[in-house]
Amino acid sequence: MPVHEIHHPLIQHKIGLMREEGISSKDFRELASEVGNLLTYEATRELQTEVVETTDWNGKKINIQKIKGKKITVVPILRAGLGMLDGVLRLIPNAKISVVGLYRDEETLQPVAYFDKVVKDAAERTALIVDPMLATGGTLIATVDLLKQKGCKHIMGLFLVAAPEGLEAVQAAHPDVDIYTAAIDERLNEQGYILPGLGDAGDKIFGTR
Ligand SMILES: O=P(O)(O)OC[C@H]1O[C@H](OP(=O)(O)OP(=O)(O)O)[C@H](O)[C@@H]1O
Ligand SMILES: O=c1cc[nH]c(=O)[nH]1
Ligand SMILES: [Mg+2]
Repeated sequence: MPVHEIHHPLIQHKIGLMREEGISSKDFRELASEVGNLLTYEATRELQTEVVETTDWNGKKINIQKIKGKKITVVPILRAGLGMLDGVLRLIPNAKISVVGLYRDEETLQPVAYFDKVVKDAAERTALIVDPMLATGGTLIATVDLLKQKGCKHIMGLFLVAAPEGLEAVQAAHPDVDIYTAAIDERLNEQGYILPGLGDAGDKIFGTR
């Protein structure tokens, strides 16, 4: 599983702001979307293009590059993944969206699935999972299990912050998934929160703190 920690200065700056105490939901949401946008730029670097003939402004035949094949389904994980979604879609506006709902049980830290609506042709698309936090890795592993059951063969994930413990668990379960993250932090605390982390990303995005 290739893990890409993106060291771009804009990403580092914005993640730093997200860590500050007392950040408003408005600012947190805007930054989640902006970092989601920048991570999408990095994660789509390897997409293949093909030459397509078209007519230019002058009536001349020219060749241009277009993204090849069936393209992408973006997979936001409810709730917090919605906070990054518009930033992702600004770069790939034609992507189909496959929504998956899971929450982490506070006691057991196990993911509990409550919704999924995956596009019919998911097997022919690259799946781009979007979630701010990769903590124990349980939520991501359950999401990849589901997408593979639906036939997905190429799966990537975008995360604002990832914990080493979660990356290791995902590596063991799904070594073929590409992870893009703005930061690999130090560790999980006893409640399964990432340190230093961002706190509860869903609560900050939706104002339910
Ligand atoms: O790697 P894990 O240990 O599984 O934890 C990560 C998950 O926890 C958070 O969601 P949460 O369960 O808080 O749901 P929410 O988005 O509704 O707040 C986060 O957005 C991930 O989906
Ligand atoms: O640190 C964490 C871990 C899981 N979910 C969050 O929102 N934050
Ligand atoms: Mg939450």
